[in-house]
Amino acid sequence: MFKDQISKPIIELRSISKSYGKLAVLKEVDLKIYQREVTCLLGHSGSGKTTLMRIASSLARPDFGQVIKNGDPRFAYVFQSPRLLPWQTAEENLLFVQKNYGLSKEKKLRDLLFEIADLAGFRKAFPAQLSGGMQQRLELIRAFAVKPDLVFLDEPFKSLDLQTKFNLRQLLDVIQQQSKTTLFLITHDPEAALLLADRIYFLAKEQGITKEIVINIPRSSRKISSPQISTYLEEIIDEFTDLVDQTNYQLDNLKELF
Ligand SMILES: Nc1ncnc2c1ncn2[C@@H]1O[C@H](COP(=O)(O)OP(=O)(O)OP(=O)(O)O)[C@@H](O)[C@H]1O
Repeated sequence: MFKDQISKPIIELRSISKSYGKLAVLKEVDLKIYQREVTCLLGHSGSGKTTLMRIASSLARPDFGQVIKNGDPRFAYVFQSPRLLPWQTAEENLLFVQKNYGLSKEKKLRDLLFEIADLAGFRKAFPAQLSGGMQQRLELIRAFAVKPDLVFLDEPFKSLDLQTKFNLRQLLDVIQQQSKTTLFLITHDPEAALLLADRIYFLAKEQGITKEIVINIPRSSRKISSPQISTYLEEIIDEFTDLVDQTNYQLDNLKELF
């Protein structure tokens, strides 16, 4: 594909397998994260998405398989609940991570990030003085404050109300469009994946990647109601439905018990 030719993988996972004791979670998973792309990972609960992300980002090791990195990329993380330092102000939280990379003099970057996230008036506030949505926005800009090559986001929109989710998704979109930072996003939300992703992978427990969708529509002109996006949405729903079908026998057992 043309896109694949101009962009090269920043991370490539080859035949990754991982078990926890007797529980085989990942089985021969192949996946590529391309530079400057937004890659989304979808899959049912317990399919091993977080495990795969931890392996891709070197937080965990696979039992078998290879993780091939292009150079020495700088990683940043965004988790579903903010992991801010409660005893530091919003600005100190950014400074803290910047210091690790000798970036504490990057005030202009901090100014811009606070501005974009609509948090300019809260730089001196402590996390407990911010709402949940504001904390999540702070967590997001903290990841970008270190000028990362790749940001791993593990369900950053989970447990957020609709408006907050929408704002956060837009914020992520704006920062990524401007910085062209590579993103790897785990989400349960097909709508978020369709509006943000260049590439979507489906992970099924013990089956590896069962589907890969490349979305060749510019992000700025995507609308969830447009016919092209609806077609992709149908593909996603079909994939999820297949996964649910596999559990039907359990439902039959349940019926017998009632
Ligand atoms: N450290 C661990 N020790 C033992 N089992 C684990 C560990 N981490 C994950 N598991 C198990 O591995 C399986 C996959 O977990 P993982 O969190 O990777 O899935 P997931 O797709 O991210 O799930 P969800 O969407 O529900 O967050 C689960 O059955 C989980 O209980």
